[in-house]
Amino acid sequence: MAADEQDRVVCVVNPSSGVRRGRTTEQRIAAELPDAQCWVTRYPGHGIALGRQAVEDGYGTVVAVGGDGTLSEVANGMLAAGGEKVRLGYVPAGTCNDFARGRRPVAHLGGLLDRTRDQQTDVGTVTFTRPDGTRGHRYFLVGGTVGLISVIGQRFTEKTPVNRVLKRLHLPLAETASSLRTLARWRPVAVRLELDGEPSHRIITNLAVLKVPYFAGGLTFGRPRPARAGHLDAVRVAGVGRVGVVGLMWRVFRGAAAGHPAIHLQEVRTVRVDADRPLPVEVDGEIVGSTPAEFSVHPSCLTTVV
Ligand SMILES: Nc1ncnc2c1ncn2[C@@H]1O[C@H](COP(=O)(O)OP(=O)(O)OP(=O)(O)O)[C@@H](O)[C@H]1O
Repeated sequence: MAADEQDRVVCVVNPSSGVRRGRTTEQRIAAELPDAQCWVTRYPGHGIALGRQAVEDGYGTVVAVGGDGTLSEVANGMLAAGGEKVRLGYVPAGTCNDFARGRRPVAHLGGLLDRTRDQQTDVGTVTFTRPDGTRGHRYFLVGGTVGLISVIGQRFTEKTPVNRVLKRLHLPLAETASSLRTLARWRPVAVRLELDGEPSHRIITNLAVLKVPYFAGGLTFGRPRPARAGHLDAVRVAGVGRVGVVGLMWRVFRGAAAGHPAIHLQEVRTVRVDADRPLPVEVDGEIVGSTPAEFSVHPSCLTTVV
């Protein structure tokens, strides 16, 4: 790559990320990264196409501006185009921003060009079944879930009239309604689980496979640090009744989940999960498909800067 290509920067901005974000982030980019190109995503999934385009056009730094979903899409496009050597910057401007938690985002966006801030980052990879029955593949930077959290996520994304109205009225209200409707009918699920190839049959409430300690906007299962390099945290929440789930969610929301007897955390390299009735698979905040799903990790695959 020529020196001037290394210095070329493009920002991929999701205007729909976050809650009532206004245009402040775009204004910051114009003021603090005046030489950067600015591309705007126009539809869900567009970040993948733009991440790929940025690598093909020879940009040295691609800055994802939005939430974890936007970061994930841009990373997927870059990696699909063989852009492991291209730097991936991130400006957290979404709702949850779990990838950026625990890191100190730059005070001035020009800091994203400072190569001393670069970090080699593990990238998770997951395979799953697409709605058309074919197998799909995604890279992830935050994590994935199968079980209660992914079912709530699926209900939230359903394009029903009730959801449409609630989302227009108040986004957190729509999220709460999806959670309550799911919980009202929730039963623990039987899954076949393989952690590092070790098979077991489990009744679970939820399985999370995490690259960072946070999910759903700063919630944790009580683990203060990310999994070691080359590893993933597999967090299995055992099957508990509806009252148990509410109690557990309350502990998680209070940041007091550590040590709860239903939470089992194991650092692993691979996870496979399957169920008799396919369960939705959520990855970096998006429902991508359904089980069976296999998770693994590519160590130090991407250079990120936050
Ligand atoms: N122009 C657009 N209109 C509607 N949706 C879009 C557009 N561009 C991108 N998207 C989709 O918006 C989704 C959500 O974006 P993102 O995850 O960045 O924001 P968020 O949900 O607010 O943040 P977080 O994931 O941190 O909670 C992404 O899945 C992406 O596909």
